[in-house]
Amino acid sequence: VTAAVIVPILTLAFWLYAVVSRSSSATADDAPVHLPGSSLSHILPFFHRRFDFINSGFQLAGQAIYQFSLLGTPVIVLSGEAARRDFFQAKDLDLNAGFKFLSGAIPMVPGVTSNLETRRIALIHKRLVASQTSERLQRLIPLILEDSRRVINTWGYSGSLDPFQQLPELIFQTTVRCLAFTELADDAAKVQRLKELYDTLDTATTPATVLLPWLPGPSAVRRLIATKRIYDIISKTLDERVKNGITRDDTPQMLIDAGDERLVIIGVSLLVAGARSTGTTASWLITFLSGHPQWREKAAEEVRRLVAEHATPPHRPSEPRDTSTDPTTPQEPPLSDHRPPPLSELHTSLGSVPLSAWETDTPVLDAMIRETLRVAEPHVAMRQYLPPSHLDEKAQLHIGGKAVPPGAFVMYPFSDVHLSSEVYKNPWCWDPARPELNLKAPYAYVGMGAGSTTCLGKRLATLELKLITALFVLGFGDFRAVDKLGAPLDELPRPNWNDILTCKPPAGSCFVRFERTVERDA
Ligand code: HEM
Repeated sequence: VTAAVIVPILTLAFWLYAVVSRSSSATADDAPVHLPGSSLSHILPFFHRRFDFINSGFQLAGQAIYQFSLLGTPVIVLSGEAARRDFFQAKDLDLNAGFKFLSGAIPMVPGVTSNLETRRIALIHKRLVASQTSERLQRLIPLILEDSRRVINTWGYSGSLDPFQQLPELIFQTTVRCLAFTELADDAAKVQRLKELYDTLDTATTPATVLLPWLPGPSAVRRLIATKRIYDIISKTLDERVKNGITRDDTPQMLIDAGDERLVIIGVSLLVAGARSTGTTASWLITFLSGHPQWREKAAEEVRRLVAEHATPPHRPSEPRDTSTDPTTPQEPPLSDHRPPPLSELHTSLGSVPLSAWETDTPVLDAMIRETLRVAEPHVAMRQYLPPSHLDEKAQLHIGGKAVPPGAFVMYPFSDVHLSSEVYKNPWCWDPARPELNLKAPYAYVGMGAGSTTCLGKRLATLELKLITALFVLGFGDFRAVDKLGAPLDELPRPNWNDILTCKPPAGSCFVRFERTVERDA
């Protein structure tokens, strides 16, 4: 008992000492300015009000680049065009080391993921890319639509939904379908259980669990238990598949077939965790559409056209008929007059639109997704500068004219460019038609990453978002942003960039009232 009390106290004392006595080494001219105030209370907002912390840091420092200290390690925060360009082009900035130290939001199991080597991460990434070939994505389209139809059916014919809860649930289901075991995706109860466990990981991530991951506080214990349960569910599914000699057409099977069986458990858990941002984007995209009926109609028109031009009969709503021989044959009504088919038929007709059309012939959906990522993706890119050991010890990286010492962490908040009023006029306004979206300025848009680090799940995430949006705009005659009493909202809530994982507005501040265009499916 004594040790259980003394060890954490000593650790905390040591940590406080390290924080307070931040490196006071001689400051070179090109070193970033230190943020005044490095006590624990100054630094804590970095974890729970990151957007405010970063912005007030710029104000306090009075410079475009500053540094603060975490556990005695320098963390450099960047802003401005030059720093942005240098950051995205720099070599030897390690994303995984940065993410692991500063975020802690991925499941870590001692001895399993805690010391994930670069080599294993690279292999998981390679398999992720392989799981998104055109052929495979094409096969996933009907599966994503069928899962979505099943989930949407549980919402009923009309009512109100919480976009920040129900859309991530829907996306979680389709993500498990696309990246995890088919057996799991087919079991709604297990999908729900997994979702709860991943949510526990998110809520149990605290400053202590990030900075002192080995300290057995209550949050750390909750994280460990949740992580263990995630691994148990996945490893049991793997064991049963291998034991029964079953083969499925899914991502884990690709790892098994390639002889990477040991990677399956880690890979699947990391990929599912990594897909959280798709849920956040879906929540905001549908929320924005629910407050911008003109864009909802533009999206609906585009999807109707897509179906008319690319879907296979008999679900082609405006298939041209040969009326030349019979002048009495009524003319097809214009596309916009077509009543969409029931959800069951709608998902079949959307499912017969080929992948190439979804990927290359949807400019309106593309602009809406891009604009949603610009305004509602609270990402802060994090890296650690790890130069190869053969480099001169004194070798330093310069970003935006400031020196970055080896071992330092570097952060680039996406808000610096995406919410800059110099780059985007009226930056908080969601406007997919804004001309700045075609900006040629370096890295003016980084929503799916930039430079050497771009999103490896981009094709899949974008496809999922388009399919779900298509189901919404054709499957619901109307959907509107309302308050908790069902009254229309005068103004949509603003994405909360301090909520670094989901960007959610205050709970209960926004719902989406919907009414299906068509009868409920069986
Ligand atoms: C709308 C959804 C998504 C968004 C907005 C998004 C955004 C991003 C961004 C901005 C980066 C670069 C991070 C940085 O530079 O710090 C990134 C990297 C990455 N994303 Fe996504 N992502 C999404 C969905 C997914 C999905 C579904 C997966 C698949 C599981 C995925 C896997 C990855 C991986 C593995 C990387 C790291 C790439 C590397 O290390 O080079 N993402 N993503």
